[in-house]
Amino acid sequence: SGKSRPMRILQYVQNTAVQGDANSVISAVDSYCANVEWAMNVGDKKGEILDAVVLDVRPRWVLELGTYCGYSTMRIARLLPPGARLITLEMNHHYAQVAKQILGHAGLDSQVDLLVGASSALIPQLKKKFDMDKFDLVFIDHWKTSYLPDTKLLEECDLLASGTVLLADNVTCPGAPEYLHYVRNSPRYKSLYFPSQLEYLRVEDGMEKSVFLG
Ligand SMILES: Cn1ncc2cc([C@H](O)c3cccc(CNC(=O)c4cc(-c5ccc(F)cc5)cc(O)c4O)c3)ccc21
Ligand SMILES: [Mg+2]
Repeated sequence: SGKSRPMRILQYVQNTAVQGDANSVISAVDSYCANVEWAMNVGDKKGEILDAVVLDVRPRWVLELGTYCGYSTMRIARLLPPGARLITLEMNHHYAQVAKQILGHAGLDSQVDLLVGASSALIPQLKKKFDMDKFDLVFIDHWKTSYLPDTKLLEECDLLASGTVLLADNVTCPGAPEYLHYVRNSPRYKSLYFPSQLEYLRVEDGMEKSVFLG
């Protein structure tokens, strides 16, 4: 039942996870996608790397590119200090609708602003819309061919400060070769690769952490 994979994930969460308990919602998504049907969540292995980066940065302003069902949105939001905000951009209306409901079940919707639209159209509006200046952390997990153009757009919109951390999913599988070449060769970034595995599978993947140097 459930017309789409995101809908089936939402139904499983609503039927098994404890309302208001973000960790039980995260575990429910992971057990569904590990045992019933695969889905492109960052997953529990790479999720632990994401958690460690969020705890290290202690960000006030976070941007996420690609919400999907809100799995990484929850992992980030549950670790934010009070008063911090997570802005997540999703261009697929159905994904956004499901993510909103999953975030609601986890009790995390107050820390999160989910915007529906293409990153390239929304990024230039963020400073004014949220009366903010720079992001402390950017989690990149949308179309792999958009990673590099959107990173350049963030630079052009003056949304990166010296010390801002970019964390990119899937730099090995499916891969983001142009992005990797840029952040590893540009003098404006200090980049480091975190080897891991593709969500729910024994396939190599990894995340790239790149600090903007200003
Ligand atoms: C412009 N813009 N602005 C906002 C925005 C939001 C979206 C959507 O959220 C969206 C839709 C479809 C695909 C993605 C990218 N994700 C992936 O493609 C991916 C694949 C795999 C994988 C790995 C192995 C396989 F065999 C198959 C798929 C593993 C992963 O973790 C992924 O993240 C993101 C798209 C463009 C957007
Ligand atoms: Mg991904």
